[in-house]
Parts: sequence; structure tokens; C-alpha cells
Amino acid sequence: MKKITDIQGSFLLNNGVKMPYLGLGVYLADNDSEVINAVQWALDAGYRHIDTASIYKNEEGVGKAIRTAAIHRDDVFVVSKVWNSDQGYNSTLTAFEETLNRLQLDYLDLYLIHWPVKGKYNDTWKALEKLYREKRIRAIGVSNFMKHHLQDLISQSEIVPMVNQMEFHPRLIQQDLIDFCNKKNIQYEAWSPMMQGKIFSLSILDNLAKKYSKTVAQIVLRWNLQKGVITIPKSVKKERIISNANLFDFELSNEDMNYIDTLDKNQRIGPDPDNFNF
Ligand SMILES: NC(=O)C1=CN([C@@H]2O[C@H](COP(=O)(O)OP(=O)(O)OC[C@H]3O[C@@H](n4cnc5c(N)ncnc54)[C@H](OP(=O)(O)O)[C@@H]3O)[C@@H](O)[C@H]2O)C=CC1
Ligand SMILES: O=C1CO[C@H](CO)[C@@H](O)[C@@H]1O
Repeated sequence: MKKITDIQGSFLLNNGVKMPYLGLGVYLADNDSEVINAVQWALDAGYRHIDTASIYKNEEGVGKAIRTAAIHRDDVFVVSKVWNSDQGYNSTLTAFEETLNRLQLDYLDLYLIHWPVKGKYNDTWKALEKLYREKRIRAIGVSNFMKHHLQDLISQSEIVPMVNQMEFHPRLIQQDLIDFCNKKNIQYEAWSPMMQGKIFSLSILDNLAKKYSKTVAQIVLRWNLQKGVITIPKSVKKERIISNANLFDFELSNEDMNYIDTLDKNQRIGPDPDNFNF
């Protein structure tokens, strides 16, 4: 098991950059007091990693909260993503500048290709490689890339992605893809780790929550970390933001880790990367 120590602990990416293994997701948080408060509460609670995207339309609010926080910019790991309609070499370079402009920051910690748009993602990647070499971004990666997308990308590029952000929760594990990423030294990261709230209607996790005196969210998020998967639970509620990060005073046994693994049904709540249409 990778070492999981505290809220500000991190996993090491293939370029030596440390990425905090717990972050705050902000999909569906409004670009006003909602996202500003959420990010501020998270930073106050000790989170040091925020996951946004241009398509979330809240980069301004995220940037404002980070710039006004009582912590140094270098101590927060900021992630954004290039949206599908901006893919291609020149349009990605422009989209990146627009993202930085909305965030009002002068670099990103991680920039991801949001989805593997056919015929575009290899050129998009070349733009990310250029920005990375110019030190505008500390790490570059992809999201929603299946094994064949990664193989294709790697075969045509100089830099192996540092991260692959995928839908991941007890109903969708994709262990073959995780194994492939581990083999290639690509850090696996979970989106919708709580199935966008649907995890709470699965009573199968209630017994584990009782056994460890933790919430179902904490059990699932701790399972992410013990599997070596970075996780970015979203909430805009202060109590939940605090409680979702309370993961460092217990450890799931191997037996309970294996039990959660058995809940996999290869069941998506989001689009299939091989068949999306945005
Ligand atoms: N790369 C990609 O394609 C994608 C990336 N993402 C990223 O991943 C992040 C997380 O995924 P997301 O889809 O938001 O879903 P999550 O699995 O994080 O679930 C978020 C939902 O759960 C609720 N919730 C949060 N904590 C609790 C709790 N302790 N008890 C009960 N309910 C809770 C939230 O409501 P409330 O806010 O009211 O607390 C919200 O409705 C996103 O925000 C985004 O940053 C997401 C989708 C796709
Ligand atoms: O990050 C995201 C949030 O959810 C959206 C709707 O499913 C996706 O398009 C996107 O990948």
C-alpha cells in the first residue's frame, strides 16, 4: 500500500512532482459564493488540491478563493482540463491561456485532456507537452482514456501522461486499466468517487461504516486511497467538506478492501469513453 499519512499527504508522479491524494472536486458548484466558499472551507480544513475544468464554468471563483486564502499559491495543487471543443494544437494553447486568465494564476499544477476526442487528442497532447516544457504546467495528464487511447497516445508522444482521471467507485473499478496505468507509471485518479451521491443508497456499505464508526463516504474515500487512487470528492457543504477529509485515523483491513472490490459491476454513472457524444 502507498503511504497514507494525513490530509496533505501526496503520491509521487512519474516526473517527481508530488500530487496531494485528496482534493476537492467542484463540478456543478456555481461560479459565485458557492464555489468560493467551498474552496475556502476546503483549504481551511487542510485540503491542498482543487479539481476544476473549463467546462465547469467556475474557474474564476476557484481562482478567487485560492488567491485570497491565507496560504501560499505554491502550497495548493490546482488542476484544470481542456474541453472537447477546444481540442487541437493551437486551440488548446489558446484554451490554456483563457483558463489561466479566468483563474488569475500564472501556472497550473496539472492540466488534463478532459475526454479522448477522436482525431484530436494526439495534437492536443503535443500542445500540453509544449506548455509543460515551457514550465507553464507542473504536470500533464489525461482523463477518460481507456487502455487503447493510452497506447495510441504513448506510441505517438515523447511524454507519458502523469495522470489518468477516470470514473471510479465501488461499482466501477476497471482493475485492468488500473494495472496498465500502474505498469506505465501513470497515476490513477477517481472522478465521482461517491457516484455523484448514489453510493449512499447502497445499503451494502452500511455495515462497514458501523464497523469502523465512520460514514459511508469516509469508507469509500479511504478505500480509494488504500488502492493508491487519488480522489476528489465534491461537496459545497461545509460539514461534508470537513467530514469527507476525515480519513486518516483508521485503516481498512485487507479483507474489507477485498470485500469492497467485490461490489464492482462495471456500472457507469457517466458517459462511456468509447461512446460519448458531447
Ligand atoms: N474528468 C471527468 O470527466 C470528470 C471529473 N469529475 C471531477 O470529480 C469530482 C467529483 O465527482 P462528482 O461527479 O462531483 O461526484 P461525487 O462522487 O464527488 O459526489 C458528489 C455528490 O455527493 C454529495 N455529497 C458529497 N459528500 C457527501 C456526504 N458526505 N454525504 C452525502 N452526500 C455527499 C454532493 O452534494 P453536496 O455538494 O450538496 O454536498 C454531490 O451531490 C467533480 O466535482 C469533478 O471535479 C467529475 C465528473 C467527470
Ligand atoms: O467532468 C465532467 C463532469 O460531468 C460532465 C457531464 O457528465 C462531463 O461532461 C464531464 O466529464
